[in-house]
Amino acid sequence: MAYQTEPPFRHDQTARTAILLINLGTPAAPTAAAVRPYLRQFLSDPRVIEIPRPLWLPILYGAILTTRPAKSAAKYATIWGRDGSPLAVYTRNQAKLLQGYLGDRFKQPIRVDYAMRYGEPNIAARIMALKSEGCERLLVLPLYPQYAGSSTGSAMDAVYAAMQTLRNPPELRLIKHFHDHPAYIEALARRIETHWQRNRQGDHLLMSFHGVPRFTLSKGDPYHCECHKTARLLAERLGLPTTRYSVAFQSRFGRAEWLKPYTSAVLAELGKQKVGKLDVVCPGFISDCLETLEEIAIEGKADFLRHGGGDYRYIPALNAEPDAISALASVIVPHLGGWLDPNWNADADAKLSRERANRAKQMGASQ
Ligand SMILES: C=CC1=C(C)c2cc3[nH]c(cc4nc(cc5[nH]c(cc1n2)c(C)c5CCC(=O)O)C(CCC(=O)O)=C4C)c(C)c3C=C
Ligand SMILES: [Fe+2]
Ligand SMILES: [Fe+2]
Repeated sequence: MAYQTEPPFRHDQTARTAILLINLGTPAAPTAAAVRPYLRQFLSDPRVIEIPRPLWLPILYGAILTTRPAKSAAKYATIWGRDGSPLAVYTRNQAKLLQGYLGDRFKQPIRVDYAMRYGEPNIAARIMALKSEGCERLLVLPLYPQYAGSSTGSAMDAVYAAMQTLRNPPELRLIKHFHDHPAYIEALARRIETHWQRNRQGDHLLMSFHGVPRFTLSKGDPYHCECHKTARLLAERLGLPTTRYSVAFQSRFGRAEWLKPYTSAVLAELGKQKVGKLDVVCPGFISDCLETLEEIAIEGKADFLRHGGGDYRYIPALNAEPDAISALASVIVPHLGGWLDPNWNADADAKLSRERANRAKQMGASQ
């Protein structure tokens, strides 16, 4: 194994702590040409598709990569913003705002960056860049509140793979999930309450989570349970009885059974029941993306109305709102224990760095 050539370790530099946010990734443009390599990388991941490669790759390179890129690109085109894909824009802004929030709070070197599991910015490249900036400690936060092997597990794999190539890897900490973190539940609850204040509370609240194949649950993936725990805590916080909300799973891919009930089936059922005002929230998505803005806000609305439903109101994700940033900070900070010196003093640190640099220079000169 060839290890990376790294910048020489600098003894005159203060060791910095880095926080790396990781999200799924998104195509570079809403075109078939840009969606194809994104889907190829995504759907080649054995954490995402667990079918043995000799069976799966002919299907992927045959039916899927010849037809899906154009269909998905047309969907991306309906949600694409001036600055690009919403997922990319929100993730970039979250990192920027967290940098300000944590930097102000700790008054010591702390660096917040982000990377994408598929596409750019690449996880290994960002870890290498952080190392080059002198980051000797790395805390990774995959931006998925509920752990699934196919999302968080895969992001962790990519981090471990990057660490394995480093000669002098940073200290590493990983946040596995925050599905029941009080700050995350509170931020979601406030998002919903703000919507209720503006639009009056609906007759029913649908909480829709991204689905995963059903067999992963029997094989021990905690995702299904974590989604239900988030839903229960959120409903308790909002004071909703079980008759006033539903939990469902969206974005089914392929023909195998996925977690049930399917969001499309629940929307049809609620439509048939003639629900007048339906509020819909996607608590598993920190940022709005194709799966919320197109599948839920556009397609889901059409499904509900077609089956006789009344008013359909999609509640946006936490995105880069102030409540979201402080909630993410509350998830992050306890994991920094022992890394940030509570008595850290910028002036003393600068003096120490200067002294170290002088000493290194003198030693160099005397050799
Ligand atoms: C909760 C997080 C997610 C899990 C778990 C997850 C599992 C999963 N996804 C697919 C297939 C696709 N997902 C796609 C888009 C997509 N998925 C998530 C999150 C999770 N996926 C997000 C945030 C997005 C949106 C990305 C964006 O650019 O906005 C897509 C691509 C779009 C399309 O062609 O439909 C696919 C494909 C599988 C198979 C899976 C678990 C096995
Ligand atoms: Fe997905
Ligand atoms: Fe989808």
